[in-house]
Amino acid sequence: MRVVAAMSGGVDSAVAAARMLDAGHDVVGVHLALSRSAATLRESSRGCCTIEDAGDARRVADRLGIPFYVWDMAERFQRDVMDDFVAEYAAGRTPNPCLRCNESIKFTALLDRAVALGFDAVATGHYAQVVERVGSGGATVRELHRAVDPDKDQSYVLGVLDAEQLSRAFFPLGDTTKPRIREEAAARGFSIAKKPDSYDICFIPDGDTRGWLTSRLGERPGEIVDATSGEVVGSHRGSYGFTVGQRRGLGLDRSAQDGDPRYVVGVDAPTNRVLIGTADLLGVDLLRADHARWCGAAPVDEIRVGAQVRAHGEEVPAWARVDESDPEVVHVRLDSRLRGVAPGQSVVLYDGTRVVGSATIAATGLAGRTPSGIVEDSMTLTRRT
Ligand SMILES: Nc1ncnc2c1ncn2[C@@H]1O[C@H](COP(=O)(O)OP(=O)(O)OP(=O)(O)O)[C@@H](O)[C@H]1O
Repeated sequence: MRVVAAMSGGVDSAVAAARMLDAGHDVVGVHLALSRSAATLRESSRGCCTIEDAGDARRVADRLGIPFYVWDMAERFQRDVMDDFVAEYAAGRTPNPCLRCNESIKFTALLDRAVALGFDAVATGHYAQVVERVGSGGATVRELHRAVDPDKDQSYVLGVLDAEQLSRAFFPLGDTTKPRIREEAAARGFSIAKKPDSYDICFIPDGDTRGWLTSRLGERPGEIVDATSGEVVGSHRGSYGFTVGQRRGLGLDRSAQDGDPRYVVGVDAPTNRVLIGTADLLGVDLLRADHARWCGAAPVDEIRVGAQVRAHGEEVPAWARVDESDPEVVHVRLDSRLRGVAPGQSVVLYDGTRVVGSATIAATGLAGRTPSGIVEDSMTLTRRT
Protein backbone atom coordinates (compact mmCIF):
# COMPACT_ATOMS: atom_id res chain seq x y z
CA MET A 1 0.00 0.00 0.00
CA ARG A 2 1.01 3.62 -0.44
CA VAL A 3 1.00 5.10 3.05
CA VAL A 4 1.55 8.57 4.50
CA ALA A 5 3.35 8.27 7.85
CA ALA A 6 2.36 11.28 9.98
CA MET A 7 5.66 12.22 11.62
CA SER A 8 5.61 14.63 14.55
CA GLY A 9 9.33 14.47 15.21
CA GLY A 10 8.70 12.27 18.25
CA VAL A 11 9.72 8.72 19.07
CA ASP A 12 6.34 7.10 18.50
CA SER A 13 5.69 8.30 14.97
CA ALA A 14 9.31 7.53 14.03
CA VAL A 15 8.90 3.89 15.02
CA ALA A 16 5.43 3.78 13.42
CA ALA A 17 6.92 4.92 10.09
CA ALA A 18 9.73 2.38 10.38
CA ARG A 19 7.29 -0.44 11.11
CA MET A 20 5.14 0.47 8.10
CA LEU A 21 8.26 0.30 5.95
CA ASP A 22 9.24 -3.06 7.47
CA ALA A 23 5.75 -4.35 6.64
CA GLY A 24 6.51 -3.70 2.98
CA HIS A 25 4.48 -0.56 2.39
CA ASP A 26 5.52 2.31 0.16
CA VAL A 27 5.93 5.00 2.85
CA VAL A 28 6.22 8.79 2.58
CA GLY A 29 6.82 10.86 5.74
CA VAL A 30 4.69 13.97 6.28
CA HIS A 31 5.15 16.49 9.07
CA LEU A 32 2.22 18.81 9.65
CA ALA A 33 3.05 22.45 10.31
CA LEU A 34 0.22 23.29 12.70
CA SER A 35 1.30 26.59 14.19
CA ARG A 36 2.63 29.93 13.12
CA SER A 37 2.91 31.26 16.66
CA ALA A 38 6.44 32.22 17.64
CA ALA A 39 5.94 30.79 21.14
CA THR A 40 4.98 27.37 19.80
CA LEU A 41 7.62 27.32 17.07
CA ARG A 42 10.50 28.22 19.42
CA GLU A 43 13.12 25.52 19.61
CA SER A 44 13.10 25.47 23.39
CA SER A 45 9.33 25.13 23.51
CA ARG A 46 8.00 21.77 24.76
CA GLY A 47 4.88 21.84 22.65
CA CYS A 48 4.64 19.95 19.40
CA CYS A 49 5.43 21.42 16.02
CA THR A 50 8.59 23.37 16.80
CA ILE A 51 11.12 23.95 14.04
CA GLU A 52 13.24 21.39 15.87
CA ASP A 53 10.42 18.83 15.69
CA ALA A 54 10.19 19.24 11.90
CA GLY A 55 13.97 18.77 11.74
CA ASP A 56 13.80 15.64 13.91
CA ALA A 57 11.10 14.16 11.69
CA ARG A 58 13.18 14.89 8.59
CA ARG A 59 16.27 13.24 10.09
CA VAL A 60 14.29 10.07 10.87
CA ALA A 61 12.86 10.03 7.32
CA ASP A 62 16.38 10.42 5.92
CA ARG A 63 17.60 7.55 8.06
CA LEU A 64 14.73 5.39 6.81
CA GLY A 65 15.44 6.51 3.26
CA ILE A 66 11.84 7.65 2.65
CA PRO A 67 10.66 10.87 0.96
CA PHE A 68 9.63 13.58 3.43
CA TYR A 69 7.37 16.61 3.13
CA VAL A 70 6.03 19.33 5.39
CA TRP A 71 2.36 20.09 4.79
CA ASP A 72 1.07 23.40 6.10
CA MET A 73 -2.25 22.90 7.88
CA ALA A 74 -1.84 25.78 10.33
CA GLU A 75 -4.87 27.70 9.10
CA ARG A 76 -7.19 24.70 9.39
CA PHE A 77 -5.72 23.79 12.79
CA GLN A 78 -6.26 27.37 13.96
CA ARG A 79 -9.90 27.30 12.88
CA ASP A 80 -11.00 23.78 13.74
CA VAL A 81 -8.94 23.11 16.85
CA MET A 82 -7.68 26.33 18.47
CA ASP A 83 -10.65 28.61 17.72
CA ASP A 84 -13.00 25.78 18.67
CA PHE A 85 -11.09 25.35 21.95
CA VAL A 86 -11.50 29.06 22.78
CA ALA A 87 -15.18 29.10 21.78
CA GLU A 88 -15.93 26.01 23.85
CA TYR A 89 -14.33 27.43 27.00
CA ALA A 90 -16.07 30.77 26.38
CA ALA A 91 -19.36 28.84 26.30
CA GLY A 92 -18.62 27.23 29.68
CA ARG A 93 -17.54 23.85 28.31
CA THR A 94 -14.33 21.81 28.63
CA PRO A 95 -13.21 20.51 25.23
CA ASN A 96 -10.56 17.92 24.36
CA PRO A 97 -8.54 19.44 21.49
CA CYS A 98 -6.76 16.14 20.67
CA LEU A 99 -10.08 14.59 19.68
CA ARG A 100 -10.92 17.58 17.51
CA CYS A 101 -7.47 17.40 15.91
CA ASN A 102 -7.83 13.70 15.13
CA GLU A 103 -11.30 14.23 13.76
CA SER A 104 -10.65 17.32 11.71
CA ILE A 105 -6.93 17.43 10.94
CA LYS A 106 -5.24 14.04 11.03
CA PHE A 107 -8.10 11.88 9.78
CA THR A 108 -9.89 14.43 7.59
CA ALA A 109 -7.58 17.15 6.22
CA LEU A 110 -4.45 14.98 6.18
CA LEU A 111 -6.23 11.80 5.11
CA ASP A 112 -8.22 13.57 2.37
CA ARG A 113 -5.08 15.16 0.96
CA ALA A 114 -3.25 11.83 1.11
CA VAL A 115 -6.09 10.05 -0.71
CA ALA A 116 -6.31 12.83 -3.32
CA LEU A 117 -2.61 12.33 -4.00
CA GLY A 118 -3.07 8.59 -4.54
CA PHE A 119 -2.19 7.24 -1.09
CA ASP A 120 -4.23 4.44 0.45
CA ALA A 121 -3.86 5.20 4.14
CA VAL A 122 -2.35 7.27 6.96
CA ALA A 123 -0.22 5.74 9.73
CA THR A 124 0.31 7.48 13.05
CA GLY A 125 2.16 6.76 16.28
CA HIS A 126 -1.04 6.63 18.32
CA TYR A 127 -1.29 3.78 20.81
CA ALA A 128 -4.40 1.91 19.66
CA GLN A 129 -5.12 -1.23 17.69
CA VAL A 130 -7.07 -1.82 14.51
CA VAL A 131 -8.46 -5.34 14.40
CA GLU A 132 -9.77 -6.80 11.16
CA ARG A 133 -12.73 -9.12 11.36
CA VAL A 134 -14.97 -10.75 8.79
CA GLY A 135 -18.41 -9.18 9.13
CA SER A 136 -21.79 -10.92 8.79
CA GLY A 137 -21.97 -10.30 5.01
CA GLY A 138 -18.47 -11.67 4.48
CA ALA A 139 -16.93 -8.20 4.14
CA THR A 140 -13.88 -7.25 6.19
CA VAL A 141 -14.71 -4.95 9.08
CA ARG A 142 -12.04 -2.89 10.85
CA GLU A 143 -12.51 -2.27 14.55
CA LEU A 144 -10.68 0.14 16.84
CA HIS A 145 -9.41 -1.41 20.09
CA ARG A 146 -7.45 -0.25 23.10
CA ALA A 147 -3.66 -0.51 22.96
CA VAL A 148 -1.96 -3.27 24.97
CA ASP A 149 -0.13 -0.62 27.04
CA PRO A 150 -2.81 0.76 29.39
CA ASP A 151 -0.60 3.69 30.40
CA LYS A 152 -0.32 4.87 26.81
CA ASP A 153 -3.67 3.78 25.36
CA GLN A 154 -4.96 6.56 23.06
CA SER A 155 -8.13 4.87 21.80
CA TYR A 156 -10.09 7.55 23.70
CA VAL A 157 -8.83 10.39 21.48
CA LEU A 158 -9.48 8.27 18.38
CA GLY A 159 -13.07 7.49 19.39
CA VAL A 160 -14.32 10.09 16.90
CA LEU A 161 -13.22 8.06 13.87
CA ASP A 162 -15.90 6.46 11.73
CA ALA A 163 -15.59 3.20 9.76
CA GLU A 164 -14.48 4.95 6.58
CA GLN A 165 -11.65 6.79 8.37
CA LEU A 166 -10.67 3.61 10.22
CA SER A 167 -10.46 1.70 6.95
CA ARG A 168 -7.61 4.00 5.97
CA ALA A 169 -5.82 4.22 9.32
CA PHE A 170 -2.83 2.29 10.66
CA PHE A 171 -1.62 2.39 14.27
CA PRO A 172 1.48 0.20 14.21
CA LEU A 173 2.37 0.71 17.89
CA GLY A 174 -0.80 -0.61 19.51
CA ASP A 175 0.65 -4.04 20.29
CA THR A 176 3.73 -2.74 22.11
CA THR A 177 4.49 -0.92 25.35
CA LYS A 178 6.15 2.48 25.34
CA PRO A 179 9.41 1.30 26.99
CA ARG A 180 9.80 -1.26 24.20
CA ILE A 181 9.16 1.43 21.58
CA ARG A 182 11.97 3.53 23.05
CA GLU A 183 14.29 0.50 22.96
CA GLU A 184 13.30 -0.13 19.38
CA ALA A 185 13.93 3.52 18.46
CA ALA A 186 17.41 3.29 19.99
CA ALA A 187 18.11 0.00 18.22
CA ARG A 188 17.08 1.60 14.94
CA GLY A 189 19.59 4.37 15.59
CA PHE A 190 17.05 7.20 15.85
CA SER A 191 18.59 10.25 17.50
CA ILE A 192 15.23 11.05 19.11
CA ALA A 193 15.03 7.72 21.03
CA LYS A 194 15.22 9.54 24.37
CA LYS A 195 13.21 12.63 23.41
CA PRO A 196 10.65 13.42 26.15
CA ASP A 197 6.99 12.68 25.40
CA SER A 198 4.91 15.62 24.27
CA TYR A 199 2.28 16.34 26.85
CA ASP A 200 -0.99 18.09 27.41
CA ILE A 201 -2.08 20.61 24.84
CA CYS A 202 0.48 21.12 22.09
CA PHE A 203 -0.46 24.74 21.34
CA ILE A 204 -0.11 25.77 25.01
CA PRO A 205 3.55 24.84 25.54
CA ASP A 206 3.82 26.23 29.09
CA GLY A 207 0.68 24.37 30.22
CA ASP A 208 -1.01 27.57 31.48
CA THR A 209 -4.42 27.06 29.89
CA ARG A 210 -6.12 29.81 31.87
CA GLY A 211 -3.40 32.34 30.95
CA TRP A 212 -3.59 31.32 27.31
CA LEU A 213 -7.39 31.71 27.29
CA THR A 214 -7.12 35.10 29.01
CA SER A 215 -4.79 36.32 26.26
CA ARG A 216 -7.52 35.42 23.73
CA LEU A 217 -10.69 36.30 25.63
CA GLY A 218 -9.52 39.13 27.89
CA GLU A 219 -10.47 39.45 31.54
CA ARG A 220 -14.18 39.05 32.18
CA PRO A 221 -14.79 39.62 35.90
CA GLY A 222 -17.77 37.84 37.41
CA GLU A 223 -19.21 36.21 40.51
CA ILE A 224 -18.55 32.94 42.27
CA VAL A 225 -21.86 31.70 43.63
CA ASP A 226 -22.73 28.98 46.14
CA ALA A 227 -24.85 26.56 44.09
CA THR A 228 -27.03 25.54 47.05
CA SER A 229 -27.70 28.87 48.76
CA GLY A 230 -27.38 31.14 45.73
CA GLU A 231 -25.13 33.39 47.79
CA VAL A 232 -22.28 35.27 46.10
CA VAL A 233 -19.12 34.04 47.83
CA GLY A 234 -16.33 35.43 45.68
CA SER A 235 -15.24 36.82 42.36
CA HIS A 236 -13.24 35.66 39.36
CA ARG A 237 -11.63 37.18 36.25
CA GLY A 238 -13.26 34.97 33.66
CA SER A 239 -15.60 31.98 34.02
CA TYR A 240 -13.83 30.37 31.04
CA GLY A 241 -10.90 29.67 33.39
CA PHE A 242 -12.93 27.14 35.40
CA THR A 243 -14.07 23.61 34.82
CA VAL A 244 -16.44 21.31 36.70
CA GLY A 245 -14.60 19.40 39.43
CA GLN A 246 -11.88 22.03 39.82
CA ARG A 247 -10.89 22.88 43.38
CA ARG A 248 -7.87 25.11 43.02
CA GLY A 249 -7.82 28.74 41.97
CA LEU A 250 -11.17 29.73 43.49
CA GLY A 251 -9.50 32.13 45.93
CA LEU A 252 -12.26 31.74 48.51
CA ASP A 253 -12.03 32.98 52.07
CA ARG A 254 -11.64 29.73 54.02
CA SER A 255 -12.70 31.28 57.30
CA ALA A 256 -16.15 31.86 55.84
CA GLN A 257 -16.58 28.13 55.13
CA ASP A 258 -17.52 25.12 57.21
CA GLY A 259 -14.24 23.31 56.51
CA ASP A 260 -15.53 21.14 53.64
CA PRO A 261 -13.66 21.81 50.42
CA ARG A 262 -15.58 23.55 47.64
CA TYR A 263 -15.46 22.57 44.00
CA VAL A 264 -16.66 24.09 40.78
CA VAL A 265 -19.98 22.36 40.09
CA GLY A 266 -21.07 24.46 37.12
CA VAL A 267 -20.00 27.24 34.80
CA ASP A 268 -22.84 29.43 33.60
CA ALA A 269 -21.36 31.28 30.62
CA PRO A 270 -24.39 33.51 29.85
CA THR A 271 -24.29 35.06 33.34
CA ASN A 272 -20.49 34.62 33.62
CA ARG A 273 -21.03 32.89 36.98
CA VAL A 274 -18.98 30.10 38.47
CA LEU A 275 -21.07 27.84 40.72
CA ILE A 276 -19.41 26.05 43.58
CA GLY A 277 -20.48 23.36 46.01
CA THR A 278 -19.35 20.46 48.16
CA ALA A 279 -18.06 17.17 46.76
CA ASP A 280 -21.48 15.48 46.99
CA LEU A 281 -22.75 17.80 44.27
CA LEU A 282 -20.15 16.49 41.84
CA GLY A 283 -21.36 12.93 41.32
CA VAL A 284 -23.41 12.24 38.19
CA ASP A 285 -24.70 9.08 36.55
CA LEU A 286 -26.68 10.40 33.59
CA LEU A 287 -25.12 11.94 30.51
CA ARG A 288 -26.73 13.44 27.46
CA ALA A 289 -24.18 13.75 24.69
CA ASP A 290 -24.41 15.05 21.14
CA HIS A 291 -22.21 14.91 18.04
CA ALA A 292 -22.37 11.09 18.19
CA ARG A 293 -19.82 9.20 16.09
CA TRP A 294 -19.90 5.41 15.63
CA CYS A 295 -17.14 3.04 14.58
CA GLY A 296 -19.59 1.12 12.41
CA ALA A 297 -23.40 1.12 12.46
CA ALA A 298 -25.19 3.11 15.16
CA PRO A 299 -26.77 0.82 17.78
CA VAL A 300 -30.50 0.28 17.37
CA ASP A 301 -31.31 -0.77 20.94
CA GLU A 302 -29.96 0.22 24.30
CA ILE A 303 -26.49 -1.33 24.54
CA ARG A 304 -24.23 -2.35 27.40
CA VAL A 305 -20.97 -0.40 27.30
CA GLY A 306 -18.03 0.87 29.29
CA ALA A 307 -18.08 4.67 29.34
CA GLN A 308 -14.95 6.79 29.67
CA VAL A 309 -15.12 10.57 29.95
CA ARG A 310 -11.48 11.64 29.95
CA ALA A 311 -8.31 10.52 28.21
CA HIS A 312 -6.92 8.51 31.10
CA GLY A 313 -10.02 8.28 33.21
CA GLU A 314 -11.65 5.15 34.56
CA GLU A 315 -14.13 3.19 32.47
CA VAL A 316 -17.55 2.82 34.10
CA PRO A 317 -20.10 0.16 33.11
CA ALA A 318 -23.16 1.82 31.58
CA TRP A 319 -26.16 1.59 29.30
CA ALA A 320 -26.23 3.74 26.16
CA ARG A 321 -29.00 4.46 23.68
CA VAL A 322 -29.44 6.74 20.72
CA ASP A 323 -32.13 9.39 21.13
CA GLU A 324 -35.42 8.48 19.39
CA SER A 325 -35.71 11.79 17.57
CA ASP A 326 -32.08 12.84 17.10
CA PRO A 327 -29.53 10.28 15.88
CA GLU A 328 -26.70 12.63 16.86
CA VAL A 329 -27.71 12.44 20.53
CA VAL A 330 -26.81 9.60 22.93
CA HIS A 331 -28.13 9.01 26.45
CA VAL A 332 -25.77 7.23 28.83
CA ARG A 333 -26.77 5.76 32.22
CA LEU A 334 -23.71 4.97 34.33
CA ASP A 335 -23.88 2.09 36.85
CA SER A 336 -22.02 4.22 39.37
CA ARG A 337 -21.47 7.92 39.85
CA LEU A 338 -18.58 9.77 38.27
CA ARG A 339 -17.27 12.99 39.77
CA GLY A 340 -16.29 16.13 37.94
CA VAL A 341 -17.84 15.51 34.54
CA ALA A 342 -17.93 18.72 32.52
CA PRO A 343 -20.05 19.54 29.49
CA GLY A 344 -17.75 19.60 26.44
CA GLN A 345 -15.84 16.49 27.50
CA SER A 346 -16.21 13.50 25.21
CA VAL A 347 -17.69 10.23 26.38
CA VAL A 348 -16.16 7.28 24.55
CA LEU A 349 -18.10 4.01 24.65
CA TYR A 350 -16.37 0.64 24.74
CA ASP A 351 -17.47 -2.97 24.30
CA GLY A 352 -14.62 -4.81 26.01
CA THR A 353 -11.53 -3.32 24.40
CA ARG A 354 -13.42 -2.24 21.28
CA VAL A 355 -14.41 1.38 20.72
CA VAL A 356 -18.10 1.51 19.85
CA GLY A 357 -18.39 5.25 19.40
CA SER A 358 -18.18 8.64 21.05
CA ALA A 359 -20.18 11.79 21.69
CA THR A 360 -19.69 15.18 23.30
CA ILE A 361 -21.29 15.62 26.72
CA ALA A 362 -23.93 18.33 26.60
CA ALA A 363 -25.54 17.82 30.00
CA THR A 364 -25.23 15.71 33.12
CA GLY A 365 -27.57 14.65 35.89
CA LEU A 366 -28.47 12.13 38.54
CA ALA A 367 -30.90 9.27 37.97
CA GLY A 368 -33.93 9.37 40.21
CA ARG A 369 -33.67 13.09 40.74
CA THR A 370 -35.21 14.07 37.42
CA PRO A 371 -38.96 14.24 36.75
CA SER A 372 -39.05 11.86 33.77
CA GLY A 373 -35.75 10.06 33.71
CA ILE A 374 -34.62 12.62 31.20
CA VAL A 375 -31.20 14.04 31.83
CA GLU A 376 -31.18 17.36 33.58
CA ASP A 377 -29.45 20.25 31.91
CA SER A 378 -26.07 21.11 33.25
CA MET A 379 -27.23 24.00 35.34
CA THR A 380 -30.06 22.21 37.13
CA LEU A 381 -27.40 19.79 38.26
CA THR A 382 -26.14 22.45 40.57
CA ARG A 383 -29.55 23.11 42.14
CA ARG A 384 -30.77 19.62 42.69
CA THR A 385 -30.44 19.37 46.46
N1 LIG B 1 2.89 17.87 13.71
C1 LIG B 1 2.62 16.61 13.34
N2 LIG B 1 2.88 16.19 12.09
C2 LIG B 1 2.61 14.94 11.69
N3 LIG B 1 2.06 14.02 12.50
C3 LIG B 1 1.77 14.38 13.75
C4 LIG B 1 2.04 15.69 14.25
N4 LIG B 1 1.65 15.74 15.55
C5 LIG B 1 1.17 14.51 15.84
N5 LIG B 1 1.24 13.69 14.77
C6 LIG B 1 0.82 12.27 14.67
O1 LIG B 1 -0.15 11.98 15.66
C7 LIG B 1 0.34 10.97 16.54
C8 LIG B 1 -0.13 11.20 17.95
O2 LIG B 1 0.20 12.51 18.34
P1 LIG B 1 0.58 12.86 19.85
O3 LIG B 1 0.64 14.33 19.93
O4 LIG B 1 -0.29 12.09 20.73
O5 LIG B 1 2.08 12.37 19.86
P2 LIG B 1 2.91 11.38 20.72
O6 LIG B 1 2.10 10.26 21.29
O7 LIG B 1 3.76 12.17 21.62
O8 LIG B 1 3.76 10.74 19.53
P3 LIG B 1 5.17 11.16 18.98
O9 LIG B 1 6.16 10.49 19.91
O10 LIG B 1 5.20 10.59 17.60
O11 LIG B 1 5.23 12.66 19.02
C9 LIG B 1 1.86 11.03 16.37
O12 LIG B 1 2.46 9.81 16.73
C10 LIG B 1 2.00 11.34 14.92
O13 LIG B 1 1.84 10.20 14.10
